[in-house]
Amino acid sequence: MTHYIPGFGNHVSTEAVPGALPVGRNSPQRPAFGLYAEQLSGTAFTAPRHENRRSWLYRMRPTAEHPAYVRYTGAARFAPGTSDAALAPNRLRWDPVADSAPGTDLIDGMTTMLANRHPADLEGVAIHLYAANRDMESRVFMNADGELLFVPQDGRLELLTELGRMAVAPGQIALVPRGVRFRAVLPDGAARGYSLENHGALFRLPDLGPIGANGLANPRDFETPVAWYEDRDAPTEVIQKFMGSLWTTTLDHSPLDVVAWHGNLAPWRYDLARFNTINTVSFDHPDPSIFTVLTSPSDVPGRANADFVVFPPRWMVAEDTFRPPWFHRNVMSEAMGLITGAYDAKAEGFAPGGLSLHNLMAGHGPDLASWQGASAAELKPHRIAGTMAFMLESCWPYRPTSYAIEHGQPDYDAVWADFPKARLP
Ligand SMILES: O=C(O)Cc1cc(O)ccc1O
Ligand SMILES: [Fe+2]
Repeated sequence: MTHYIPGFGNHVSTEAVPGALPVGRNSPQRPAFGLYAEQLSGTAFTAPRHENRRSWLYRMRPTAEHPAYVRYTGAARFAPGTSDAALAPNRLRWDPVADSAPGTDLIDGMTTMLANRHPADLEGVAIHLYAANRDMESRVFMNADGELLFVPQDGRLELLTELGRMAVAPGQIALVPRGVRFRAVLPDGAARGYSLENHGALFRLPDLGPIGANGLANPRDFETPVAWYEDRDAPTEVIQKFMGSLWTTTLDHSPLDVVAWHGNLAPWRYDLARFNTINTVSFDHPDPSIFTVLTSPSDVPGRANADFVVFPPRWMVAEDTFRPPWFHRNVMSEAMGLITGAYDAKAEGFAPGGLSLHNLMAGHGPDLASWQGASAAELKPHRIAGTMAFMLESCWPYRPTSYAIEHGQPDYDAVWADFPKARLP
């Protein structure tokens, strides 16, 4: 049983071996037991205090001790880059990716679908789908290109990170900060889901404005694992994603050897069932920003580099209202996934594990069947149950990878065909 520390962005102190964590200083002349002190930054040294995120790690060997990285040639569909060709304004949708070949771990089982900035810009996001059926045993992964938000859709993940172990089931999400090495084991033998990569400002909880001091995702429901380490002197491959390419090197030991750490840059998990959903009790369908779990701001106030938004089970009670999402054209770009159930704007074709893309100014909204149903429905209080969709909304238009372009559903536009014309008096 792993233990977790509740709270978002807290300053945590944790040690797996009593006495491993220095008291009163970060870098003593001789850390306990011959451990090595290492600072891991998530923000610039000079970031304002309320933004500043870093942790101090006390490890059995320094990270600096490693051979040169060479290009990794596995994981052909992971981080291939997107083309510079003209980006079509078309709406796109994808079925879940096919099962991976037996023996595929989380890293080799990644398929990058969408990306919208180069990692070197330190802005933008990428969306990967994973389908894995093998534990990472003697290798670990590290993403220098951004933090990774895991959204399991089928099968649990156990993420063994440098800073502790997290069990993550579908319905929960988990974040691994930029640079933190980890390996994933699959308690159910196989796992599928989404991995959302954020190159930009670190995900944080949104401001609540007039909602007040409580609501949406509450900080106490985020859980950070306590320190944990493995003392393993055996060859361990480190695969690193750096500036959009994959690289590999091999150590003679596991780098998951952090015995103690303190700081406020740390992995966490969160159960989406804890999301305090707020919605209208009068009329109209509010903007989906009421469902924001996490936001990564851009340099423009109010315009997110990325918002992670969920569409949870909820009561729909609005009077004289078309209750599902309205027709709209958005200056932001919308990528959506589905964890379970059905999404109220799409009657068919948007399956759990699937993905859709509506880039900026693409007209979209309810498909014909959802529009017909909601236009005719009796407006009793109605509970939307057993569903969890999510959106990664970004100010940067998404580019599909060539795999994504080749594997889209053939005629997504048809879901908006044949709407009856309005009849004027
Ligand atoms: O397009 C979508 O399905 C996502 C979405 C949902 C909603 O409730 C309002 C706007 C919006 O973009
Ligand atoms: Fe939308």
